[in-house]
Amino acid sequence: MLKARTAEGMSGLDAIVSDPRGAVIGLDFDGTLAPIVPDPTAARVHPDAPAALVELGSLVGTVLVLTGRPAAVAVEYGSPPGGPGLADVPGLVVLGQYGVERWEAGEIVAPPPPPGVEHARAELPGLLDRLGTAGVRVEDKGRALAVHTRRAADPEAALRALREPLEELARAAGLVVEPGRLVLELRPPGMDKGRALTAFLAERSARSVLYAGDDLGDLAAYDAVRACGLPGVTVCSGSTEVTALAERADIVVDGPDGVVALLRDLVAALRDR
Ligand SMILES: O=P(O)(O)OC[C@H]1O[C@H](O[C@H]2O[C@H](CO)[C@@H](O)[C@H](O)[C@H]2O)[C@H](O)[C@@H](O)[C@@H]1O
Repeated sequence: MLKARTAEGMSGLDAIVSDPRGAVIGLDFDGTLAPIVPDPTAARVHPDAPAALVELGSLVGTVLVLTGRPAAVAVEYGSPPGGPGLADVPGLVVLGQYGVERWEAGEIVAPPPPPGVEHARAELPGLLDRLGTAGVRVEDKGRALAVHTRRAADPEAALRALREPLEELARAAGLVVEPGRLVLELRPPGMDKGRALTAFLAERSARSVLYAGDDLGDLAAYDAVRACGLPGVTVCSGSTEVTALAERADIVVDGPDGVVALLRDLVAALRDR
């Protein structure tokens, strides 16, 4: 059953259900649509998420995936063999790399990577060697570099040890550090999920919004939901790793399983109206 624990969340849900064509349903990928796994290249969409999103996409204004992943990677990891996959969701838009890249109808629009990424890419292996960070892995995303500690012997300690040196490297390269679930990403400044969502809501002349996320980078999107002046619902895909979202969200569900259940409840409510 569709229910929020706040009055703002309830009025957001009411607005979505009474006028679904005006709604933007925004979802983060890792930790929200895809369960967290130790190897970032092994992440795949929850097996039941695409089918729920295909249905939802035919009922609401737009389904939006807003992710730190490159947009093409989110579509690939969201498309299991035999389908359906994210690419089958009617009207889907994927904003990747925190909103810098856009995938729509199979086409990608993306500016060239900023020059600082090349500098950081060259410096990073030496820096990690000097710090002796066994088990730390770098994910090269083209326009950003994600330094993952999940597979280190002590992931939290590795994250703490890396923070300052990576901040220094980011400063020297004209980049910023984006912290996340056992990851520190060196990425270009000037864009975040809040700015991306705000611009997208304006572009679509949205009349309501729901945004679901699990990680620190999603807090900016929560801010955007509240600042946009539309009826809006924030959903936390809950985990023990990050608690900051659960403290603020209108709805807290249990990880990607809970997100899929919520999407199904939303589809059912829209079909019943
Ligand atoms: O905005 P998102 O879709 O949530 O992407 C954020 C980052 O997620 C990925 O890392 C996280 O998921 C991995 C796979 O489950 C996990 O191993 C890692 O510990 C998590 O931090 C991804 O690898 C990054 O590129 C994304 O920016």
